[in-house]
Amino acid sequence: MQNHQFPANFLDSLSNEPGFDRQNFIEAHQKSESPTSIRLNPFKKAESKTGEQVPWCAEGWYLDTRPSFTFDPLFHAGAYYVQEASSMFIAHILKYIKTNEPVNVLDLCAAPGGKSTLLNSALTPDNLLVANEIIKTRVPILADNLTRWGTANSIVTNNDPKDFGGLTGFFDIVLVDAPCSGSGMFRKDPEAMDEWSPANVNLCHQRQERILADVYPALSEDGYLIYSTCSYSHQENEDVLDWLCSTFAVESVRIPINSDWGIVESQSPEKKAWGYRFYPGKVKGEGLFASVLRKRESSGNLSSTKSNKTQSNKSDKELDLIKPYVNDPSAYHFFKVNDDWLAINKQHKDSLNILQQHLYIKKSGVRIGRLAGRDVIPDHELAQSIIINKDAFEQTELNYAQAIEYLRRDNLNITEAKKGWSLMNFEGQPLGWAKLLPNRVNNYYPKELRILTSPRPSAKEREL
Ligand SMILES: C[S@@+](CC[C@H](N)C(=O)[O-])C[C@H]1O[C@@H](n2cnc3c(N)ncnc32)[C@H](O)[C@@H]1O
Repeated sequence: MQNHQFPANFLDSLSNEPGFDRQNFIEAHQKSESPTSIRLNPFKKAESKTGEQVPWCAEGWYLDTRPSFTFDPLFHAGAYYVQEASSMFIAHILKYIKTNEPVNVLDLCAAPGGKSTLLNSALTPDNLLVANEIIKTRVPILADNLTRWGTANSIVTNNDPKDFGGLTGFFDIVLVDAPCSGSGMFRKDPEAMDEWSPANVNLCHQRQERILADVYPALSEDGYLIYSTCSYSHQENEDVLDWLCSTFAVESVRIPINSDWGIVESQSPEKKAWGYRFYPGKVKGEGLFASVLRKRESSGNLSSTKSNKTQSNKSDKELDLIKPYVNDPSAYHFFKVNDDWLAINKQHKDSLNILQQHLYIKKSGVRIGRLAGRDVIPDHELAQSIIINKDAFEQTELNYAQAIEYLRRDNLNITEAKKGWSLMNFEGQPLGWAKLLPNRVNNYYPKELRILTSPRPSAKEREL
């Protein structure tokens, strides 16, 4: 925070916020750094961690130092996601609202995908996750992060919240991690202070209500709405809860918390709806507000036309070539988008058809690859997925230096007797594909994902 000061009126505007301790808050911003934390991918299990666990999330861990994640191949393999600890509270909420019944889950404001990968971690394949992002340029990072996570039960869309209005009652859990004035990120990203003003808080409040009103019809009766922001301002938090409770038939859900965690439980002034406030200095994490409401009114019926598309015999023959690349192919619905074959957990076939009628789908399930004659050209998504049948391919284990070369999309000096498509693995985790030819190796790591920067020289190297 060195060159930044809190914006005028900011601290005063928080003086009546539940649990706000001005001195403690100032000190946390001036004297302590944002802790670094990661959340492990339960489907990849590449890392086992010891050290300090994030108290409200079994897969969340604090790191003692901030390594260069760009130069960790396991980061690119999707073994973990770098996420600030307070945000992981959504995992704790899910423990109280998710039953064994399969659910459709919507993450409405999803990019870059921190909470989508978190939601996905808690969902077995019979649950569907739709991760939506309104801003087109932010969709690729969301899709890439879900590709790294590797599951076949998620769909990425690029829509305005109002486009979900027609999906009446489709979702059992809707997370609105709303765009906000961002004060909760001031310690981590002091530049955010330059954007803050009471007028912007007001604008955010209006936009938050609009987003919630737009998506509300898509929530099922008895479904759960999780509302979160990274703002401390009551206009964006408790006031929004009061507005929701007075506009719709919803009831507030209280989430048990451990008093040692330092989370402040608040209640909205009018409707007494529960909220959970995170202040740096009180918790080991950044600013967050989270709350849960349950819908207690009917949502009406979803109307949709069933698509009767059947695959031709030609496609059946292609499928016979594609299926061996996936473990347990009977668990998946295979379908084609242009020339590419994709697979989604088969429980979601009808949902996919319905969603296609309402939304712009940017990614669904796992892209397996395309056929060139009788050969398959495997897709990067398949390499990073947890559904791949690795035995169907050659596998090349890379050492650290080779893994970085591969991720830079450099020429690889690998002398291998094996030929053909090979998974390029680091510590057993696939990073992507290469094609082994008699006298060279073609690097198929996606160009747009390659590492562009150089590692920072170590202290020792700087001295030389
Ligand atoms: C707080 S961020 C989401 C962070 C994300 N949930 C995560 O955990 O990685 C809010 C997101 O809402 C999106 N957004 C901005 N305006 C919006 C609007 N009017 N409707 C819906 N989403 C919007 C932003 O592009 C941004 O990606």
